[in-house]
Amino acid sequence: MTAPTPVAPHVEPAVGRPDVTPLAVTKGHGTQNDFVLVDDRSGALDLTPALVRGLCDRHAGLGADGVIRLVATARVPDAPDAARGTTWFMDYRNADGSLAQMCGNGVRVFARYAHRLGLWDPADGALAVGTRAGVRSVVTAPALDGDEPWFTVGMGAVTLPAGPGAIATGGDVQVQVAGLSVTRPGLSVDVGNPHTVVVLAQEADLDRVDLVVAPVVEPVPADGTNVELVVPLGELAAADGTLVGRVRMRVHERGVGETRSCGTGAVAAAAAVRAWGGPQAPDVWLVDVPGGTVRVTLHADGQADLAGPAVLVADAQVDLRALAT
Ligand SMILES: N[C@@H](CCC[C@H](N)C(=O)O)C(=O)O
Repeated sequence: MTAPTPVAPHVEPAVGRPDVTPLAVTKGHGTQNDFVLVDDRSGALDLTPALVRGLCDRHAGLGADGVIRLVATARVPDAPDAARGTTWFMDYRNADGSLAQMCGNGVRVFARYAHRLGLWDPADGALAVGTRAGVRSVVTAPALDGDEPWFTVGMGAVTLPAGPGAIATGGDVQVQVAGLSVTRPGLSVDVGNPHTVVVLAQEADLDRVDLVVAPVVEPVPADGTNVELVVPLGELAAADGTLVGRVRMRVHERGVGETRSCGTGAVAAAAAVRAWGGPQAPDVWLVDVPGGTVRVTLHADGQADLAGPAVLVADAQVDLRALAT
């Protein structure tokens, strides 16, 4: 008996149909914090919250934690004055369609995308990226391990609550996390976007928490917050003698839910753990997240660098009519 000839499913091609203009996108990620990238240099795309939600939908769309629109800064009417000197702007949206000021993993992926598009050559120097939190500069960096290139981002100023009180008591807010029996103190950290860092003593606690449920922060932050749960893992001296700290982190992102990494969150976590550790604490931190490891360097002037990989996975043409919007 011969096997039946397989019948190919009927797939209506969007590309080439005169009534549909497909949207060309690229999928990428930084330590598995994943994004849909759109090349909209001219600023022609109307990136509505519904379109963002449709693209990020993991069942009816491409699936992502957020959308990154690469657009000429001159074409962004609401770009902050601080970003006006840049050529390219990272218009970042969370998966729920909301705007976010910054995305640390996203900036690295943006830089790799700009390189792929021929808009940036690392040999010419740093790429200055306009964001809603100001300018972020990106250079290539040696990888911690593996074959993927790394990128280092100048993340700007990291701001902790003023005065020693909040740090001495563990935090300036209280955080209730599903899976933990008691409310914990959390430290508010601004990395251009808002974060609340909670330290846990044991990795078992970190494994136990349910971050599908948004942690409850009191008092409620006016603009919401990303919440990072961290467990310090210790310190060791690198080959060059630098003291390097290591923390494990999970994160619940504002406008998304639990993600496998958050670059600004890693910076916030490192800054909080160093503040809790006192003057002897390291300036360099490896932050282990479910999607990999990033490196944070905290400078004496309050600025921070974030280094990590950036991966472009696929190019696609999206039939906008098929999205659940
Ligand atoms: N994943 C990003 C942060 C994205 C924005 C965040 N959800 C917010 O609303 O502030 C990162 O890598 O920093």
